[in-house]
Amino acid sequence: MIVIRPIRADDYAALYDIAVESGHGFTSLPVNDELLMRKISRSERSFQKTVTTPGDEGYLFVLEDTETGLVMGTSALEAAVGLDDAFYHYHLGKVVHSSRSLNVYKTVDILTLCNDYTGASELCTLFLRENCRQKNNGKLLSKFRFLFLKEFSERFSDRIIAEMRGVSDENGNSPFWQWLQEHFFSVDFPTADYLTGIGQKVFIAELMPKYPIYVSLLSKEAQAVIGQVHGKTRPAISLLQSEGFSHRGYVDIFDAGPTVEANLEHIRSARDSEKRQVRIGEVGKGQPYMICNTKLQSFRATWLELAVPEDSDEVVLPAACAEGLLVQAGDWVRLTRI
Ligand SMILES: CC(C)(COP(=O)(O)OP(=O)(O)OC[C@H]1O[C@@H](n2cnc3c(N)ncnc32)[C@H](O)[C@@H]1OP(=O)(O)O)[C@@H](O)C(=O)NCCC(=O)NCCSC(=O)CCC(=O)O
Repeated sequence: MIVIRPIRADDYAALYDIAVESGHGFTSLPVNDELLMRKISRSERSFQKTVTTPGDEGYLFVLEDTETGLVMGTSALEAAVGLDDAFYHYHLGKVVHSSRSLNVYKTVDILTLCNDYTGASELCTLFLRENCRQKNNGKLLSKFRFLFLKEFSERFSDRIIAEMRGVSDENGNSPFWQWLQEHFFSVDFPTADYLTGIGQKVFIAELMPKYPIYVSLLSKEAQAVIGQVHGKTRPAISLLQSEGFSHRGYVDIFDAGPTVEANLEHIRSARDSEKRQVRIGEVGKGQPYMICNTKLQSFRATWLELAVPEDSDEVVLPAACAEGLLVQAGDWVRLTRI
């Protein structure tokens, strides 16, 4: 059975392999032993913590094939970004240069450094190993987080964001960063990205251009990638767009990848999910659903085909599925169509 569960200390080797596989530009999983171990222990502490308002919690999950024990991928939620170090974006806006007397009217795009997403909750660290990218695995790994957000909403902000990986080549070079590097930094993109991933972000505040940048002054290559995602990240953004996420002009300060956002109440899988009580039995032909238990530390989620009658508060689960979800007859689960 395919199951989502909180990460544990003994997943370290798998997490390291995933950090290596995910490659350049995947900021949240740098190849660094100490940092990866810290990520696991921080997540374990977050699941144990009593929380009434979102703070410095980070919840890291893995997708596991329970028959083989293979960890197939990761995904995560940050409770609130930018509360103990600044969380930067560029916002793509417009200024108008106009002169009535000369009959000139020009709209110019500008990038302005900001901390507008401070306090938002963040979806991050979504990575499914290449040979596991089949059936509904990727969808489950991205979208079960909306069931978790809805079930434990007191632990998160109403505003949910995701920073999508921007354009870089196979050597990790980003055309946007190339321009910044030439004019403001002497650090290459993989190094800057790595330093951010391990939490050493002071250099951003020290060296980043503080005044708005006229987009037309950037190189053509840099202009072309503003708000564009990395080719490998198209499925990830497509999954979020299908849930109602949209791009409001905020881009990453390193690779100019788009940040997308949605309010929890408008996210399809959270909004349409419902709670039902478990009955164990045989399941007839049905539709694909994702389903989770309502436990925090023993959180489990999966997807399967279910027949879910409208006029009932119950859902019938096969015994093996109930076992995988750590639920028994009479327990509550949350589910929605996947
Ligand atoms: C994102 C996942 C997990 C998705 O898994 P799969 O590729 O198996 O998913 P899938 O079901 O085949 O595709 C998901 C949806 O994307 C569509 N799709 C596939 N390829 C596409 C393309 N080139 N352009 C546009 N849409 C595309 C599919 O039709 C499907 O939509 P329909 O259902 O409509 O048919 C994986 O691709 C992956 O690990 N990618 C590499 C890592 C990565 O870039 N991660 C994101 C970093 S950014 C991040 O982590 C923050 C964001 C976050 O955490 O969510």
